[in-house]
Amino acid sequence: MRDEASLAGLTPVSTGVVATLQVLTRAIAAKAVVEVGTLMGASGLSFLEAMATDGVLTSIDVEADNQLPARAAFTKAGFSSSRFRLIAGSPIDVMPKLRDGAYDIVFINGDKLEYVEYVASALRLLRHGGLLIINDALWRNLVADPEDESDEAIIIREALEAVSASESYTQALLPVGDGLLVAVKD
Ligand SMILES: C[S@@+](CC[C@H](N)C(=O)[O-])C[C@H]1O[C@@H](n2cnc3c(N)ncnc32)[C@H](O)[C@@H]1O
Repeated sequence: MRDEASLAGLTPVSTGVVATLQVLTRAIAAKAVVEVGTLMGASGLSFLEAMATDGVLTSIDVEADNQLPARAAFTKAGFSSSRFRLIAGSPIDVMPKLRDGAYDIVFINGDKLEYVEYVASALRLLRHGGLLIINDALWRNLVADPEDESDEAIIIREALEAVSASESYTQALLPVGDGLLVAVKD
């Protein structure tokens, strides 16, 4: 049975996702990561641990309070504040203000109802060879169920279709957590 936080989508990424993020971060020697959805800092820590010592994480969350646990976790793990930038604000407003083509990874783990907008911004932010990573791409197996017409499933489908339809990406859907879409910007 899922608790309230889980039902609301307010849970940290799973251990399988943590491991996969670390593998991908190391594989491309990422130094600049944008994350949408800060919360406990589980995914954020994955990036900080796997990046080079001069790598910087930019993590955006609409709720400033939902960044407090992450800030505490990063500090406790020994990361200096120069290694992470926590931005409180709507990702839809903040992402367009970040620098074009300057990021190795954009990781999407925010409000499912905004995934389409996040995907649109990610294409601009990523450098060539950078990775778009979408968490919860199968969202409780509802995305693949044609009979499910929940808002979340419909919007995640649209976001995945936008990636598929784009000639800018080569992608793979990994059976990790609730589904992890990984797409490299060609
Ligand atoms: C799943 S949590 C992020 C987990 C984080 N990446 C981690 O590993 O600890 C999603 C974040 O997106 C933000 N958010 C904004 N709108 C949301 C919504 N409608 N549902 C779920 N999360 C939402 C929340 O503030 C929350 O911090």
